[in-house]
Amino acid sequence: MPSSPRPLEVVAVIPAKDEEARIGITIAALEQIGSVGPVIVVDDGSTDQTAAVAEWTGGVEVVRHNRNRGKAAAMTTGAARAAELAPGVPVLFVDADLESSAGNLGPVVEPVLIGEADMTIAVLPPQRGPGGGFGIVVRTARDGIRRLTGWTPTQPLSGQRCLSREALDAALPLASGWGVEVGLTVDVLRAGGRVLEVPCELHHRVTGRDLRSQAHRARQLADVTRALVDRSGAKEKVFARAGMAMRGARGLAGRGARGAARRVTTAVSSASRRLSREGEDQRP
Ligand SMILES: O=c1ccn([C@@H]2O[C@H](COP(=O)(O)OP(=O)(O)O[C@H]3O[C@H](CO)[C@@H](O)[C@H](O)[C@H]3O)[C@@H](O)[C@H]2O)c(=O)[nH]1
Ligand SMILES: O=C(O)[C@H](O)COP(=O)(O)O
Repeated sequence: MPSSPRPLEVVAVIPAKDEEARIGITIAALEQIGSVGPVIVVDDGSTDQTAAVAEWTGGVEVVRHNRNRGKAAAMTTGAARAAELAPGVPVLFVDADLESSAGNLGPVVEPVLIGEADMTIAVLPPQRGPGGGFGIVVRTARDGIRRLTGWTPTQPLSGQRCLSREALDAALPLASGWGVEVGLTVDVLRAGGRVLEVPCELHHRVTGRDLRSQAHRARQLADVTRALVDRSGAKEKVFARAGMAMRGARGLAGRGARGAARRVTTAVSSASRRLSREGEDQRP
């Protein structure tokens, strides 16, 4: 992966949705890291005072989505603004809910600044509160990344990442929604980037056990699966099978089983259209 002259600092991008209670502390904590330059908060259609609190805290640029578009879209907006503000400079993605622990992100930045890694991923210690997951999303993401790249991440969903601009550009357009981390890892590795996991003393709001939390996990699982499928060539196989089935059905129609064949053809082509629409919807 080509690299430009060594930068001295990174741009921090904070995707934030309804984080009024945490965003101020997270921003203030980032000020403790000397190598963090501009800070961009992307308010992803919050319904609370996230943007106002960020502006009031000061020292940041706030970009707003007027409706909620998901974490990956907020990261994409932040990455685009970072490229305008500080071209060629690495980007540090920081979740808004890290609060004071965001001040510990220095070790995640360092390897990218000294050219030792193209992307670093923070590995978090056991969290203060108990999580309510079953490990399904994490296992799916970890196994999928290993299958596609041969590399096994410890915490495949960790969103605290620093990327050289070249590595970030290699992963654009980002995978959508909660598939963004899996997409970043696979795309950067496939582009020949060096990915490094860095233990880091970070704490965030853990996802609990209630219904809302499990619904969040279901969305994570769907997005992670989609990011993996998009990168595995499986979709192409589905299209190829749909095409084969259509040709088979046309053959049947030629041999007289017209009604049945027409129904099969219609079903297959509408499934194929739906798949292709889904593919287009993912492109930003
Ligand atoms: O529509 C949304 C939802 C969330 N966020 C922000 O994204 C970050 C992460 O969201 P969070 O609710 O904390 O998600 P978790 O499930 O707790 O996050 C874990 O899993 C995610 C991947 O599924 C990673 O992105 C996170 O880094 C990782 O901590 C936070 O800053 C949110 O404010 C948005 O910008 N837009
Ligand atoms: O709580 C978590 O760690 C994430 O939501 C992932 O859930 P999981 O434990 O089901 O993989």
